[in-house]
Amino acid sequence: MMAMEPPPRPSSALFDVYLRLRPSNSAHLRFLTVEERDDSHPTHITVRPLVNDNRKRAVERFAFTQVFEEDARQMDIFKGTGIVPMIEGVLGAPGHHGQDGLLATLGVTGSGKSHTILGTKSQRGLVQMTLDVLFQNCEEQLVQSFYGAPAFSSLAAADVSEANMFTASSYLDSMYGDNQSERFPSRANTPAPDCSFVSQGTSRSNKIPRSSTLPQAPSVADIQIPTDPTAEYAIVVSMYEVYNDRIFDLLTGNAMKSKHPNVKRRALLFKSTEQSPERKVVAGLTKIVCGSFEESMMVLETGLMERKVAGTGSNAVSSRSHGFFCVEVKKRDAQYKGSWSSSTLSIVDLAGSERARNAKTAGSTLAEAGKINESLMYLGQCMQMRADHQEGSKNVVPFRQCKLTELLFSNSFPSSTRSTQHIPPQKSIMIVTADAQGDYNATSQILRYSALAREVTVPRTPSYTSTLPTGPRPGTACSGRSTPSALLDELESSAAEIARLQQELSIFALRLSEETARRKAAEQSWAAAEDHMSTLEQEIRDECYLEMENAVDQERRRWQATLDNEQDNQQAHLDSKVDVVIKATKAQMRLEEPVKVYEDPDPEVRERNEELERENEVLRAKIEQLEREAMGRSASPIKKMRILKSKKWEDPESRLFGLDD
Ligand SMILES: Nc1ncnc2c1ncn2[C@@H]1O[C@H](COP(=O)(O)OP(=O)(O)OP(=O)(O)O)[C@@H](O)[C@H]1O
Repeated sequence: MMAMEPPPRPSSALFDVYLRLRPSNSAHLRFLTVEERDDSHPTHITVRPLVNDNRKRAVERFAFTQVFEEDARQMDIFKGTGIVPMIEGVLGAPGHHGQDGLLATLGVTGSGKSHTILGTKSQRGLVQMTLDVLFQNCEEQLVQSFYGAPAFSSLAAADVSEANMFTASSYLDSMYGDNQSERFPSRANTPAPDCSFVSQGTSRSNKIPRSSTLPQAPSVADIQIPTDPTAEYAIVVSMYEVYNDRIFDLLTGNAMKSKHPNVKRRALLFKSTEQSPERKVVAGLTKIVCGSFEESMMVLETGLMERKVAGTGSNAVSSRSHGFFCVEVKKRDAQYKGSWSSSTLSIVDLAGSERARNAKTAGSTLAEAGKINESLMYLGQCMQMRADHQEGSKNVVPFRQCKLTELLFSNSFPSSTRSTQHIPPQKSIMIVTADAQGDYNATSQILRYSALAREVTVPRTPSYTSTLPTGPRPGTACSGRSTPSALLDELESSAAEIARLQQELSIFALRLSEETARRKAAEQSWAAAEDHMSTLEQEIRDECYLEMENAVDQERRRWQATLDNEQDNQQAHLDSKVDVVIKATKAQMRLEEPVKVYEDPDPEVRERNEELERENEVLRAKIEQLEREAMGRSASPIKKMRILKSKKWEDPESRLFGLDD
């Protein structure tokens, strides 16, 4: 095996890559060994396929900037991975802009990414230590910012990302009320009991925790970094997550304020803004200006509450999203004030890659896993290209394939535009976490694309020559076709050829397994896309159905209204006709009265007439009474007619009234 020196990090390389091994609680055999070096820290590891692996895979050797063994503590990682110089870069040299920094953790689910970044109940993570170092060193030079202060207004006005900016005290008061922020006005020195706001699984109704309950170890009091003595600073914290390839603000407080934990969240865009036409930014984020380390801790804890975590078979509390914790350091001349320059340190807790089979995921969680694996596959491609880039190829890093890589890599390259030329490209550190006794396939796949260099060898095959008998074999010499030494030579060259072919074969087998893994990831994302499409189709169908139903309902109501109108018109028409008939009948009856006087002088007839007239009088009185009754019930003329008719049948006398059909 050839010696492989750790590659010096060329200026074109995107990351320094560190490997952190976690103490394993698995009973499996270790498949990874760290190569010890006498002179300095270990930089190489060897990954051997498991003994019971029947696929005869090659042994792989990987190089990293540095390898941290299982006993490495949080402080070893903080001091050993170049985070401190990165913070120094973000603060900027006197009179110069700061340099953006990116620190990300990558690894299989459960390998210790969140442990490294966010710590535990008793140990701080890299985020907390970074914030502590920043505040500890800049506290004297922090600008006073409260609502109405000119500094706060100028900070808000200088922000190029259309952010909603708050001071920490007003933000925390709006989240927890009762001037809770006054509970942490200064740096706390109280030793911490073993609990954390986040890890306690605090319910949404909980009050803000005391800062003394958060872990205080390891202390960073001994870490001194130089600041620009001519500058004043402001430290602005924001947090977001990339979930299913969409960006969500983690400081909106929706999860804290809403009674419904599944409240619908609005995705943010990564775009150019009016004030930042050349550099894309996450637009519309909530940004909090923090005046002390304790305030920044409370903001961090508030954001972590909102981060989506879902239990899977692989890890009880697994990060199902890529979490971004951003600390912006704003800087301006302390004497002449002037404009604020800004540089950002982003600390990223990437979601873990996992195999659906291992994680026992299903339904939406499987779709999440598909999205996570897809984004990590694109990240792998970018890192692979980076490695090729290093080797002199002109490959362009394809970082625009998904939100995650766009957010990670957009600021990694020197800008070509004049206005942003003075901004140096970001410095990036990747910490790969691994369990040497965990999932061999998933871990070796991540190591393959994240390592700075890789070398493939096959286990040494036993030499055929060493097992060959030295004397002539019976029958061989007598064959006359070949001498024993010629046969030996032939055998040796065949053995060498076999060894070469075996080596090639295992390299091909390795490539095949890589391709198979890629194909599986692609298939998974394809399946997730199909799932998404069928959900979309169902949603569209439901929408169309609802729209159609509404349209039909509207049409039915319109038609009913027309019909009612028509019936009313007909009724009115009939009513008016009946009125005319009644009036005509009454007039007729009134006309008939005088005729009776002169009609028949015959006494018998006269008597009869008089009798009839009396009867008529009685009937008219009855009719009038009935009409009054009918009017009293406000009946329509048609109803009046019906009443009259029914009266007629009840009272035989009414038959004399001339309204028979
Ligand atoms: N270096 C370590 N020392 C001690 N415990 C560790 C270490 N790394 C991880 N662990 C423990 O292993 C468990 C899983 O770790 P962690 O949650 O950090 O994994 P992860 O990679 O972030 O997983 P996921 O991607 O699913 O979120 C936790 O209980 C954590 O405390």
